[in-house]
Amino acid sequence: MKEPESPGKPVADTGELIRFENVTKRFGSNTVLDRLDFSVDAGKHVTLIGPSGSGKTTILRLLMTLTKPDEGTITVGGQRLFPASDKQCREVRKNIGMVFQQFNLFPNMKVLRNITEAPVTVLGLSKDEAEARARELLDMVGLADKCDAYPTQLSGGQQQRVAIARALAMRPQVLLLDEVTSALDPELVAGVLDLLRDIARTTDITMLCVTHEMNFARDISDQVLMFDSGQVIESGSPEKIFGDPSHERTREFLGAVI
Ligand SMILES: Nc1ncnc2c1ncn2[C@@H]1O[C@H](COP(=O)(O)OP(=O)(O)OP(=O)(O)O)[C@@H](O)[C@H]1O
Repeated sequence: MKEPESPGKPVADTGELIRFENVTKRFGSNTVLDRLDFSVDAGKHVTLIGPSGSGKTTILRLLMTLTKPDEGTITVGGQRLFPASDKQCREVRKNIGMVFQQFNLFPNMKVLRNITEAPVTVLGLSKDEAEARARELLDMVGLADKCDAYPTQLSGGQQQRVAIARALAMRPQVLLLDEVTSALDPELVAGVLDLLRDIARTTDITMLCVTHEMNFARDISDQVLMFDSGQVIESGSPEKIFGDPSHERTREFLGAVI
């Protein structure tokens, strides 16, 4: 794989980039996040773990403004995402890219257009600039020859590589990864995880990752956050969380998944 030309925006320092303060999110009577507080420093790779339904995906969806909290404050780079005007939300959102479990590519667009669409429409890049950027990223993810393919002509692993290239094409400061290998055939998982390991190693992008791939989490994470009952119940280095967890719930969870 070619080394990417730093898709993440340069980060001035390694201070705090993302902050959730007292965030509560309910779906009807189900309180999914309960006065949640946590922060992520710029350039760090943070993995969210916890039982099914503990709200991990909801946290990523809040950052993508796909859903709104009921209470609390979310800031990214010192700018409020909530509460904030729609205009401010859109500005903050430009710095955040997400890769979904189900790829979510535009089926009616060729691969190249899938990647150039947002840089042209959202960032205002010229078609030529966006295409040059897209080709560089396709080269990086090993799909330089697939510019003219439609997503349905690609394997799941290839589609997920395109989705990763599409997220990076916006040169976001933050990359959100939501169980990105869960929908892949087992033989395709390792290739996608290796690509993400390379991105984590060679760029300064901040990563927030929900995964059930604990070896991957151990490899890439600077910090692991364990969620339960709508809160972070334990956080620490992967060595600490996977090797010597303090909380009984963390031990139970890891005992069940590893
Ligand atoms: N749009 C929605 N409407 C109603 N309930 C929802 C909605 N989205 C999520 N939930 C509920 O919120 C809770 C948290 O869901 P979320 O997907 O964030 O959990 P998770 O920790 O990512 O789980 P998993 O590991 O299984 O993916 C679950 O109980 C889920 O059913």
